[in-house]
Amino acid sequence: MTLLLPSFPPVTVSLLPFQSSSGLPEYIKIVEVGPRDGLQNEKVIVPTDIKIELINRLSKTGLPAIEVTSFVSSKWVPQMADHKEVMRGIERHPGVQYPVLTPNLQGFHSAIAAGATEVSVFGAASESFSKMNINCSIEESIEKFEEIAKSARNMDIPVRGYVSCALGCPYEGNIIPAKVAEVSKRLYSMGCYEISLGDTIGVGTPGSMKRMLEAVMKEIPLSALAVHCHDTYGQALANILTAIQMGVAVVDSSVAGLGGCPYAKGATGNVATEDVIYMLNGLGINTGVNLYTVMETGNFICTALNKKTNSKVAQASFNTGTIH
Ligand SMILES: CC(C)(COP(=O)([O-])OP(=O)([O-])OC[C@H]1O[C@@H](n2cnc3c(N)ncnc32)[C@H](O)[C@@H]1OP(=O)([O-])[O-])[C@@H](O)C(=O)NCCC(=O)NCCSC(=O)C[C@@](C)(O)CC(=O)[O-]
Repeated sequence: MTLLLPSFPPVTVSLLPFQSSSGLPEYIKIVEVGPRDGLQNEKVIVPTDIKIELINRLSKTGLPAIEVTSFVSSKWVPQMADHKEVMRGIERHPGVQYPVLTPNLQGFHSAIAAGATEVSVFGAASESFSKMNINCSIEESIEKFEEIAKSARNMDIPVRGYVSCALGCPYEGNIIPAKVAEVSKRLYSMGCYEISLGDTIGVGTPGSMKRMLEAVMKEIPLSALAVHCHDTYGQALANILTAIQMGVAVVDSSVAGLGGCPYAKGATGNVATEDVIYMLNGLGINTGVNLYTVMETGNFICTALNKKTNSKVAQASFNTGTIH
């Protein structure tokens, strides 16, 4: 973007995150969502001490942000009913952010009382999904988020904003990029420091990701955007690569590719953190995260859940006994 400042020569203000000569960001921040987005969808209630151990292990991998839990109704998402105990039980590492999801003021106040120092509001670009997920329209959700943003501002609590269904909705199908841009702008305008664009059901392709980002980037600085890709159609890494080629420098992912959304039937887990790090390592992009310790953590949670990892990198490494 070029800003013309009066009585000075034209000054180009770069709103791009710091880029290398390849045109890709030099550093990508990974936001680990496994303990929340991953575990919220498990059929069997995961014991609280396993959740705490998972987060404590993730904290030692170099990840800069770990989404801990959700302060939502336990009638809606029983898997997150132990939010207070998890929030209070984890060891916090300096320099690591520990955001939690809060849909309304009630959730916000419980989160703060349990020691949360960062929250995320979660809206959608689809009316039907908003109704199914948080039982209100997009407009009503924005009013609730504004109340959270106001209280958070008074308490110096950073707020992140999600826009679900950015590339498609389980109830409405296609979602137009202009709607994603509109909801993103409203969240950004109320003070969300970052907008995470969710391909909730993993139907996006590099083509739809590009069109959606082009629309959103007209409204919001690139440095305030993140992508959150589920891998239902096997497109997540390609979609993330498209986003980082466009300058996005924050990527959400889930250890072992755990997860899905309880209100998006059939959606599989997020892209695996291991697979994102492997790709970024190969591109020479710094994440500060140790792939090996993330794989060990993935192994820990998969053993505890008695399931196979969804990370292709972890599968290949365990099968061949090597990491490339
Ligand atoms: C939002 C509500 C609470 C509205 O639910 P509601 O029923 O409309 O709420 P209400 O205000 O009418 O209150 C009804 C009851 O809920 C309680 N309640 C009210 N608020 C809270 C709260 N914050 N925490 C705990 N309890 C709460 C409230 O106290 C009351 O309890 P009762 O008197 O019946 O015993 C409900 O719809 C809900 O909890 N939904 C869960 C949504 C959710 O967690 N979805 C999954 C996460 S979103 C996602 O995965 C997508 C994302 C973020 O990953 C990005 C992507 O992939 O796209």
